[in-house]
Amino acid sequence: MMRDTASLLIEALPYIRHFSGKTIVIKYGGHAMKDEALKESFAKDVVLMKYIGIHPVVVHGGGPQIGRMLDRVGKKSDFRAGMRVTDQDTMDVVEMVLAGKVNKEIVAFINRHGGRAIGLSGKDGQLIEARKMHIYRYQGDDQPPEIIDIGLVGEVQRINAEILKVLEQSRVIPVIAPVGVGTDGETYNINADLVAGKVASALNAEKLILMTDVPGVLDRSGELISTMTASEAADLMQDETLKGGMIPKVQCAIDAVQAGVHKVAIVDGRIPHCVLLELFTDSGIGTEIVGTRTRRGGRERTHA
Ligand SMILES: Nc1ncnc2c1ncn2[C@@H]1O[C@H](COP(=O)(O)OP(=O)(O)O)[C@@H](O)[C@H]1O
Ligand SMILES: CC(=O)N[C@@H](CCC(=O)OP(=O)(O)O)C(=O)O
Repeated sequence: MMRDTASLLIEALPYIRHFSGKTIVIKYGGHAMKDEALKESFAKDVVLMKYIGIHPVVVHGGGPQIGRMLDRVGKKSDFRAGMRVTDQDTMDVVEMVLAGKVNKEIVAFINRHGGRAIGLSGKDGQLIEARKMHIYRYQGDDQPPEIIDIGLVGEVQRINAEILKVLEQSRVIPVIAPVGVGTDGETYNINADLVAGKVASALNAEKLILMTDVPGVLDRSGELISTMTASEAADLMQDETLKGGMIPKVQCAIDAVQAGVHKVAIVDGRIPHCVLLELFTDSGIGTEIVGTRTRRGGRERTHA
């Protein structure tokens, strides 16, 4: 049923009060940047949040955009456990696409809709210190795990959040590209969900919203899981209900909740205004991951 504006506003007011003065980190995924109308609704959501006293911090992806540019230069995309295998040539393309094209496009969109966004990569202000990531493949109880080299893929070692804390007190909305810097100045390609999780933890964010291209986390029969605890999420990783890009996404949600982020939501970025719908409605949208379940079964949320 179509909701009228007044009833939506009445429902939103306690949430607006609750989130005011708090930090919300939003991971804006490459798939959710598909068309102009979606980009516009995202830009309006973050501008409105800042306007009413919430501190949005945007971390963006750009996997599909990187893939298209690699195609154009004749390079194949190859993923292991949701991570793009990244040699030096791929890294050059990743940095150009993420820190150059995608970052500036989002900044321009937000500013065109009345915001004051500033784009940063992990190199700006040494924001994201990274080191090489290794992934391991289980080979049976009696064998050591196989180490798989995925090149210049990084994991976050430290977020230097001072610059973000300064920006929180201003009109500025930070927009972060997930490119990290190593101790010797190496450039690392980092999964955007992982960066968003670490940024949310470093800022003690009230909520982390991960936008994606599915309704949320789906169970084995394809049904949406509307709420789960971090330990239930860990079980889904174990029993392989989660595959591909959903693995780092849920891992980052678990890590963030364990590091003190109050709630993490995985939402459908193809729905216009999904950020506001998640924040300001009783039912929310997508899958919410919490430390402990507050109410049995339902997705009802408390304001505290
Ligand atoms: N159990 C699951 N529930 C939902 N999506 C899943 C699940 N397992 C794997 N996926 C896949 O994870 C994808 C989301 O991860 P990813 O492609 O990295 O998203 P994004 O680029 O939006 O961050 C979905 O499109 C879906 O194909
Ligand atoms: C290591 C790794 O896989 N990095 C990602 C970074 C971009 C990203 O995460 O983009 P989405 O959120 O849109 O998928 C990549 O190269 O695609």
